[in-house]
Amino acid sequence: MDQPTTDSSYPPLFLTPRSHHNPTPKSTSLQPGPTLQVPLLDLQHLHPNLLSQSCQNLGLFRLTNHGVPPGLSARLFALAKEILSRPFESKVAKFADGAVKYFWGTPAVTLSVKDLNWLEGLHVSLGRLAPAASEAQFGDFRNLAIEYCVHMARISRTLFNTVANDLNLDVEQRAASLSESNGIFRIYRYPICPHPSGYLGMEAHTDSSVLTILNEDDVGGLQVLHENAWFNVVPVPGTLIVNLGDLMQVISDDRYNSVKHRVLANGIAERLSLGYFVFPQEDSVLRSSTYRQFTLKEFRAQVQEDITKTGSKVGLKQFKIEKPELSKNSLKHSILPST
Ligand SMILES: O=C(O)CCC(=O)C(=O)O
Ligand SMILES: [Fe+2]
Repeated sequence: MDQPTTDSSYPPLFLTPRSHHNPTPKSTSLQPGPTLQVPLLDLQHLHPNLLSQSCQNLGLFRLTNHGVPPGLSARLFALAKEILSRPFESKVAKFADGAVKYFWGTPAVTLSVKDLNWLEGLHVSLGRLAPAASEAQFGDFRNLAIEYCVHMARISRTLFNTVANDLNLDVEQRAASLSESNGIFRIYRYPICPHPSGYLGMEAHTDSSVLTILNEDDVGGLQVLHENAWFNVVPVPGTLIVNLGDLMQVISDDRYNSVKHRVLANGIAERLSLGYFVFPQEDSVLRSSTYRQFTLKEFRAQVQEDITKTGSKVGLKQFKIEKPELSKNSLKHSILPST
């Protein structure tokens, strides 16, 4: 007989014995996949061509020499572990509202997605965290999150300026496309899952951001969809993973790729990760020749509406300009009459 997990910090639904879970098997592709060769970029000697190629091919790369002090990451991971190990009810009560929100079972924070995601975390709206949030409520976490996110903003800006050259963005587009003060920071815990083949830690998705910077512990589980197959991204201590989001795909007129990724559930070990997501300002208009003009506010509203209606994010398809297909007749007309 299966033993229930007894960790009182876990959301109650994650504690039920294995035999009480009856999930639909996700797919055979949940078998551990092959390892992805992730391009490695050195932030201090950033190679614009390599960056451009990584953005076009995979939409994801690994960053070394990024300047985030190892001690800062270590302190943040330790604090994230400590906070998320508190009793479930106290997390619900303490982070119910405001700049820092507790969520579990869904990466969408405010809305239920179709399937239960085997994760929990804190969602931090950076613009609201500093300086209004009270010291007493967030204490060290607030200070560490701010210190860490200053580094994330610096890294995003450096990467963005380099790709902006590659994309020939004008001054107006550069200003409209990135607003560090509108960033989001999240800490994730992927609890031990009694039925890992039936669940995902985080379902397959593309990020809505311009850029996302991930910092993970050594457990692993992140996978990336490449050429229709899922590949493992193996953790490398001291490095960061950067992936492009939907809005970068728009800004680049589809030259760059907002990469689909997911996190596997794990039956043996918990996993912790830190995610930083950078966006434009809510009302900045994004212009592109392949998508109709829209603002981040409109994009978010569409994503929420799609999740409410279908349980999943539809994403950029909703904004794509349909190119009229050439009809058979128009094709005929384009063929020169034979002489
Ligand atoms: O935890 C991770 O490694 C991935 C998280 C992720 O994909 C996201 O937050 O969008
Ligand atoms: Fe993601």
